[in-house]
Amino acid sequence: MQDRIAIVGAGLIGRAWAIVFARAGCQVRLHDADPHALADCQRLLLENIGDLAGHGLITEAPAAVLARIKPTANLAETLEDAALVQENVRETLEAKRAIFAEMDALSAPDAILASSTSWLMASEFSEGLPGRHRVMVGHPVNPPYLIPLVEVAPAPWTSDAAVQRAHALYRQAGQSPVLLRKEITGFLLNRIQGAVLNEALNLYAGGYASVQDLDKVLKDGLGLRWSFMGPFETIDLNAPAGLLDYARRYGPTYRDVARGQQPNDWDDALVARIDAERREALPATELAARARWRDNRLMALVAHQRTQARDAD
Ligand SMILES: NC(=O)C1=CN([C@@H]2O[C@H](COP(=O)(O)OP(=O)(O)OC[C@H]3O[C@@H](n4cnc5c(N)ncnc54)[C@H](O)[C@@H]3O)[C@@H](O)[C@H]2O)C=CC1
Ligand SMILES: O=C(O)[C@@H](O)C(=O)[C@H](O)[C@@H](O)CO
Repeated sequence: MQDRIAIVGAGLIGRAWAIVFARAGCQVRLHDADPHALADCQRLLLENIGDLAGHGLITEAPAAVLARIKPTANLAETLEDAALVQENVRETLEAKRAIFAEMDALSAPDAILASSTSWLMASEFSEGLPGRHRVMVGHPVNPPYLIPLVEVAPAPWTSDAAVQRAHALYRQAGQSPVLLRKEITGFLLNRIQGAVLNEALNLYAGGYASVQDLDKVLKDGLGLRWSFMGPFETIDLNAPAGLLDYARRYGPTYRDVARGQQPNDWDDALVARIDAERREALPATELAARARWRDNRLMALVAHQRTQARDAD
């Protein structure tokens, strides 16, 4: 890829996006309003890029990939000639509205403006913009240099051409874009993730299982199948005659169980009890090291899946 990419917000996700596009060959400008965030990013980027190279997930020398990422404190310089601007500032509607107004005014008219927002809809932060036809959500999953899904969620006024252009850029960078046909808060992944978390909170609150055992249900159960199949393909293979057969066998029970499932308030006392069990398992001082352990486990999984895919070809 020869496109120039602008990354606005050099935090956890912005830095990860910079790796995605630099790995694909793009010249990347990485901007942050906080000088400390910019000062830290070279070290943090090299750590992640070095780990990826260690797993064979980057074929170039880490320094060559890092050289394509230019941190800059100047927003206008960041946006100059960018084909795609990927926004990653804090998750508030006010912050999104403010930064998109700046980006719309400063970027080239044909640049795609995409937000990494986890929950907000593009129509909430782009309505009044002159260039709103090129604004959308491009929601990644942490970390996007390992988990390729990108949820492309256009506003009603986003042009089809802009959506197709964004889809192509994400694909060329090695991502796996999906398209939201209609806007909805939280898009697809966080709503599904939220449904799972909601039931886990309710089961914990009801005293049915510990935090550790509820985590095992995904780690040693559902997550294994879901690491290479989705929920519909999974159930399609769980009954002799496929999904319809599965629905006939188990649909009524899922329906009855669903009737008993309630939203969870995520109240402070419940979350504090869950956090206490997590802190007993992992002191807060070890969170960063454990996140790096997570990334390395994901790298090994992704490397293995790529080897299997190559062997299958
Ligand atoms: N953390 C995660 O797992 C994921 C986060 N996201 C979304 O990505 C966005 C960023 O999240 P994180 O990277 O986790 O946050 P973060 O707090 O690590 O990084 C945000 C960065 O934006 C900078 N910033 C804030 N306002 C700015 C401005 N006006 N101009 C330039 N820089 C500014 C901050 O200095 C900070 O470095 C949020 O919308 C979040 O919902 C999406 C997927 C996953
Ligand atoms: O889990 C993820 O990586 C993404 O779905 C996110 O947007 C955030 O981390 C999310 O969980 C917080 O809302």
